[in-house]
Amino acid sequence: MPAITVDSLTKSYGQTLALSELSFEVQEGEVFGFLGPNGAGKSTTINLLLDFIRPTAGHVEVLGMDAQTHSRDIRARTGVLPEGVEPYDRLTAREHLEFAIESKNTRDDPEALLKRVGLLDAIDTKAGGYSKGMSQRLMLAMALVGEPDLLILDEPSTGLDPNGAREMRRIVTQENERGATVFFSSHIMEQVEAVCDRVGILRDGEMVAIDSVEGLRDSVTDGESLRITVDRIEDDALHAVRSLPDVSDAVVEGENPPRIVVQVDGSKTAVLGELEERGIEVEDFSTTEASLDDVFQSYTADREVTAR
Ligand SMILES: Nc1ncnc2c1ncn2[C@@H]1O[C@H](COP(=O)(O)OP(=O)(O)OP(=O)(O)O)[C@@H](O)[C@H]1O
Repeated sequence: MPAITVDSLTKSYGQTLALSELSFEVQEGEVFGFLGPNGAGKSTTINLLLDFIRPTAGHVEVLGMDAQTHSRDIRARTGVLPEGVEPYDRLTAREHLEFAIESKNTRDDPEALLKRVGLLDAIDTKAGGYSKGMSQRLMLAMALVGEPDLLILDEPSTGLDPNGAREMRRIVTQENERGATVFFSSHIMEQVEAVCDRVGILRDGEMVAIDSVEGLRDSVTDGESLRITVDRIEDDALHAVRSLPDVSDAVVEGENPPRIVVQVDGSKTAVLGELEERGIEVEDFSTTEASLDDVFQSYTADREVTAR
C-alpha cells in the first residue's frame, strides 16, 4: 500500500501557482527524498499532506486515509519536523519532549530521545539559548516520539554542521529499519544520496523527475561529465555545445573561473573543438562520472544563462 498518494494536486496562493497537477506515490517502507530549489513547492506539498492548508484542486491520501477528513488520525501516526519552526524559548528540551509525549499519548523517555539526537547535555536548559543546530535536534527528537509510521522531515539538515547532518541521516536509516516510511525534503542533492530509495525532483510546482538515485544519474547521462574551465562563457557557444550529437546537456557551473559542465556520451574532443573554434580558450578540463549535483542541476537549473 502507498504511504502517500498525491493525485493531481494544485495549489494557488492568489496569483501564485505553487503546485500544478502534482501526482506521485511513496510506498510504505520507502525513504523518499523530495528535492527542489527554493520556492519549488516542497513546503506547500508537506503542508497539504498534513492538512495545514487546503488544495485548490486534487486529492491527497496519507497512510491510506484522506488527508482532509482524517488529518487527526494521520497526525497521530506521523512525526513531523517542520521547516522554520522554533522551539519555545522558555521551555527546556525535557519539557518540549514531555509535551510531545503527552500529545501523542505515548510512554517515550525524553532522556533516551534526546540522547539519540545528541542533545542530552542540554536536557534541562531553556531552548531560548539554543543554537540553530540544537533547535533542529530538539525538533527531530519531538518528531520521533511515538515511533511514528511516517516521518515527514522538511529540510531536516537546516542549521546542522556536517557531523549533525550525518547523524540525522543515521537516524533516518534507523527509523526506516524499524519500519517507518520517511519523506524528506531538501534542496541539497547530496543529503538524499546516502539514504533515499527514490528521489523526486520538483521544479516550479511540477515533478520533473522521479526515480532511484542511480536511475536519475543514468537518465541524465549515459556517459561522463566534462568540466571545462574557459576564459569566458558565451550563450551562443553554450547552445552550440548543447546541439552537438553526443551532448545531452551543458550548464554553467561557475563564473570565477568561468566553468562549463557538459554531459557527453562520446567524443569529448568535439566539445573542446566547438569552443575553440569560437575563439574561447580552454584553460583546463577534467572528466568525472555525473555527480548528483550535475543531475540536480540538469533538472532544475535555468537553461537561459546570461553570458558575461
Ligand atoms: N502563504 C503563501 N502565500 C503566498 N505565496 C506563497 C505562500 N507560501 C508559499 N508561497 C509561494 O509558493 C511557491 C512555493 O513555495 P514553497 O514554500 O512551497 O517552496 P519550497 O520548495 O518549500 O521552498 P523553500 O525551499 O524556499 O522552502 C513559492 O513561489 C512561494 O513564494
